Amino acid sequence: MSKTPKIIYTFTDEAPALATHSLLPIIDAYTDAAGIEVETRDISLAARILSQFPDYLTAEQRVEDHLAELGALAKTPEANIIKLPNISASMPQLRAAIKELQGQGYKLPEYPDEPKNDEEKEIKARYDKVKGSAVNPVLREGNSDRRAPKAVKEYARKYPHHMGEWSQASRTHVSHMHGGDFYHGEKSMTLDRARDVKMELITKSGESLVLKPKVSLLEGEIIDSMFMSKKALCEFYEREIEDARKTGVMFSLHVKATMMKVSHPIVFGHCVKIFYKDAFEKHGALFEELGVDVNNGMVNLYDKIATLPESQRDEVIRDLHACHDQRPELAMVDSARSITNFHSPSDVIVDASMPAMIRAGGQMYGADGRMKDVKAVIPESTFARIYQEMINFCKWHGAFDPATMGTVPNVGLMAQKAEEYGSHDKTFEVPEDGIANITDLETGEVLLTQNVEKGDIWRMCQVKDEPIRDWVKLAVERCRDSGMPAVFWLDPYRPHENELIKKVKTYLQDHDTTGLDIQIMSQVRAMRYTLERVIRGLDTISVTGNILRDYLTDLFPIMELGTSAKMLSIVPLMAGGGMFETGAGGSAPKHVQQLLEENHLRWDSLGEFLALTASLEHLAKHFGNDRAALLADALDKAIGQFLENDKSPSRKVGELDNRGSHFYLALYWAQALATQDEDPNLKALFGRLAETLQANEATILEELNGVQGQPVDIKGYYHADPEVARAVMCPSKTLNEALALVAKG
Ligand SMILES: NC(=O)C1=CN([C@@H]2O[C@H](COP(=O)(O)OP(=O)(O)OC[C@H]3O[C@@H](n4cnc5c(N)ncnc54)[C@H](OP(=O)(O)O)[C@@H]3O)[C@@H](O)[C@H]2O)C=CC1
Ligand SMILES: O=C(O)CCC(=O)C(=O)O
Ligand SMILES: [Mg+2]
Repeated sequence: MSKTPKIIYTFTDEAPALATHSLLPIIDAYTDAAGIEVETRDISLAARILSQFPDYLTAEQRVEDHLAELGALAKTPEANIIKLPNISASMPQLRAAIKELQGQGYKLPEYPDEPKNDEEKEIKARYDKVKGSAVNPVLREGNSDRRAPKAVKEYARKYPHHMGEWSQASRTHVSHMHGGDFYHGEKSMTLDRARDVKMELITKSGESLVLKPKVSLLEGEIIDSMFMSKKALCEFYEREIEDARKTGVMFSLHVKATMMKVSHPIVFGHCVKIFYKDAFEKHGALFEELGVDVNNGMVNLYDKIATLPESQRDEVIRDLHACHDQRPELAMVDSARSITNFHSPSDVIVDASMPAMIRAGGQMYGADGRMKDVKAVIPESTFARIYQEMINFCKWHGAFDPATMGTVPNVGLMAQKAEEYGSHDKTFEVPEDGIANITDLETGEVLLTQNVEKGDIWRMCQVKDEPIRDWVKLAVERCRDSGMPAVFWLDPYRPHENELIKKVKTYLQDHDTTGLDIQIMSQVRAMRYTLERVIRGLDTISVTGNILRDYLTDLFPIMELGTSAKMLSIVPLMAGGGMFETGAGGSAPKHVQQLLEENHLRWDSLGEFLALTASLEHLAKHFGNDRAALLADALDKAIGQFLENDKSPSRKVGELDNRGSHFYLALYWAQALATQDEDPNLKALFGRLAETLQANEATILEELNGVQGQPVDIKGYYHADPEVARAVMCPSKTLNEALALVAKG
């Protein structure tokens, strides 16, 4: 038997980081007793920033680059990583984190918006490495398998969450571009051989501006060249804003500025500038001088004008407010605090925000705090249409019923920075009109060409052949193991997807698909087909590219389970290791707000429980570790009981929260270990613990719930004091002492 590798548990941000302070002592106690090593690595935004600037910090302040370490580990068969959601930082988040760290005595440099010299360029490059979706693409060295385990689905059926009502008269709809978006002009090809290429813009005067000097491509790789026309985008926004005003429906913009960290902030910024067109025309020179950049949200504008003399600032604010008279009502992120949809590009992230709106019966909050119908603007047509299809369906059939609806797991292509994940360093705002070419460096052959105009967003995406083969294999495996039909959501009219379809058809032949139902359908048909089955209680695997992997794994779980946090989310790493993500959602900033205000954390750690089970099973299966198998089996039983007894956290202060839910998991896990007979030592040890926990249930709950109702200060948001946060998250002396006894054996 080879030595069992360690489980690496990631420390991340916001709500999952808080939950970790409470859950990890439990995990440590149980795994230590079984001789399984669990170590943490800090990949929080704060740690990632600090790791980039050792030369600015004292020796005590320096931190290792844990993300780089895990990125390398993910490429080895020993990898066993439990990955919690982390902040994919927008600019406002990055700035806030830098400011907080500086306030704590870390002498980090300012973020240079417009670097003036080489030193500033270098600082900006280091910060930009940390920005946006900078963790997931590095760790996801495999494709994605996300599903609701049977017990979780049964729980959702037994305790269905609330769904808003849908009316056929709802005016809610999705608006997307019908031309000039990435879909429209996309060109794609599969490489006949390995090549080095460059991305260059040939200007009207014939000059070649090299935007990306070298991209090395492998044989069989698919590359795409696509652009979003600035003119078409701005006309689209103007038309839709006006349509919303005329028809009296609320306006809401949904993009993914975190994952598409270069293109979508620009897409976001154009919308803000058009909405506030009059104010931008009047104060354009001033905004330029101040360095206002609304790609980073209105919060950037408000920050910048804060430095102006009061009278001038008031005039700008008056003019901004005056724009609202000519414009439709804006959807709110937080109406009590007057935070609109335009405040920050990371406040409304399409994967989570669209399902939340659909779950609420097609409504979002308006400025008066009331729910209203909405025009959801999602410029990119490929992906927008799936939401419109679901909305059509809900208008026709009414809201989904979580007690009866089928399930839609996903097999998603994402390995090795597939598709949009790898496009960040190949995305450019075109500096002048010209021809955008992807050119073979050696032969000078132009592989893909586009006519572009100044301000267009031009990008190249790529997906390697090996990840595609692996994705097809995973789809076939899931189809066979689950007995569900699988649908590849691929549109033959989209050039990139047409290339994928050819490969899918070829690689399907490598597998025995006898008796399996595997189809390929364009997105809208796939959605319709899947939904027709969903309402009949039938299950269908969606097999998708990277963006739909992201969108569908929030969309369906949020309808089925109320949240995507309850998903089993496995990344079978291509090198043989495993990464186990904790659900399919994010780091839930609103939960932190509640904890700080009333010391109640509504974060549900079910995703962590499931990931830990899968991680232990991986150790058992691949390294023959019997104690890991035993722990996994007991944990699986404990989760079943946890769901059966409905011990998920409540949303209401004073009731069971995240910490209390962890207590119940610990109790059930100990009980399950106490009832097995394979390992007498563990049986005895956990038998004693189970008795102690059971006997002290009321005291522990009182200690956990009794602290609620008061604000707490954890001395930081992005970089809280770990000792203080741990004390807040572990307030039960009785539970802490019981766990400490396990450590003593
Ligand atoms: N894998 C990753 O690393 C991911 C990271 N992110 C990051 O997460 C941050 C927040 O993104 P956002 O778009 O708000 O999406 P989230 O999924 O974090 O949050 C949206 C809402 O979903 C519900 N929710 C999410 N997780 C849980 C949970 N474990 N238990 C209970 N409810 C949950 C909450 O609803 P309610 O408030 O009603 O309780 C929450 O407010 C961003 O910084 C983003 O970059 C986002 C997605 C994935
Ligand atoms: O990487 C990111 O920015 C977010 C990823 C995400 O939302 C997901 O994996 O579901
Ligand atoms: Mg997502």
